[in-house]
Amino acid sequence: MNPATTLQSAPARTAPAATEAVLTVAHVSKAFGSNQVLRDFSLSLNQGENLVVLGKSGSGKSVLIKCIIGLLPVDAGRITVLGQDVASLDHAALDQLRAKVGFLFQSNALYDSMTVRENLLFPLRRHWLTHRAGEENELVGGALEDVGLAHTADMMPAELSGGMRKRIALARTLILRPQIILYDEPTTGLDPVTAREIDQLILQVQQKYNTSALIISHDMNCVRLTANRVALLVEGRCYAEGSYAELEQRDDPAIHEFFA
Ligand SMILES: Nc1ncnc2c1ncn2[C@@H]1O[C@H](COP(=O)(O)OP(=O)(O)OP(=O)(O)O)[C@@H](O)[C@H]1O
Repeated sequence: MNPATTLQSAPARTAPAATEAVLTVAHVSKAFGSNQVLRDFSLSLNQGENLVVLGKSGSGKSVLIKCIIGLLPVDAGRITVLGQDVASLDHAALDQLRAKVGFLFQSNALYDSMTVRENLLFPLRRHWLTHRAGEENELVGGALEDVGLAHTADMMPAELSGGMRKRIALARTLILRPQIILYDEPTTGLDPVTAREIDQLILQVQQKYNTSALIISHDMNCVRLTANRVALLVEGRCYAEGSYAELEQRDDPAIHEFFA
């Protein structure tokens, strides 16, 4: 089933009007021993926008995401998510913040021994968001409808294709109604047709829920189709930022090689 048939009208690629930052990374540095991965890296994600961070393999994109969600401490600089300084949060506060920030893992991280329904209920229970059975069914049904897979609630992950697993993982993120979604290489490992369906879904989620998204990708079709803005991570720094079209036209060879 094509998700484009379930949520009507694919959104236009126009940048949202609001410019309030929901996430800021200010002058962040992070090293592992002598491997300086992030160097004075700065970036901000605005309300309602899809911002893609583009970087070569090993450039530090995953490290950046881990710093944002507080899984890795930064050496210097400051990360603020929804107005909260991540480094200052204790375990409980970080957990509460993570309920507002959806994270779509590259691996999808579904529990293979649980049905789709149980996978979707897991984050609600994990964050102590208890509901009556009827409400739970409604939430699961709604999240599955959002991703075009309403019929899969009783299926096991092993029965699903790679694209379907990705969409179920997104539904599990959506069930908490996150204000920000972090997508880690959402189209990696998918065939081109399925990858474009996931791109459409990312756009549809942005339009329907007005979520802000930080998307890590090196799939240039995904970047072109989903990004309102693109930031290039080169040698640990935010080397350049702009729309896909703006960056594509730059003469700078360090930028051009991404678009070649
Ligand atoms: N926990 C860690 N301990 C030591 N080094 C690490 C750790 N995590 C990441 N690194 C190093 O940080 C650098 C950046 O890794 P990262 O996984 O962020 O790259 P990436 O841009 O996400 O790459 P890819 O696109 O291939 O996934 C690499 O040199 C990696 O070896």
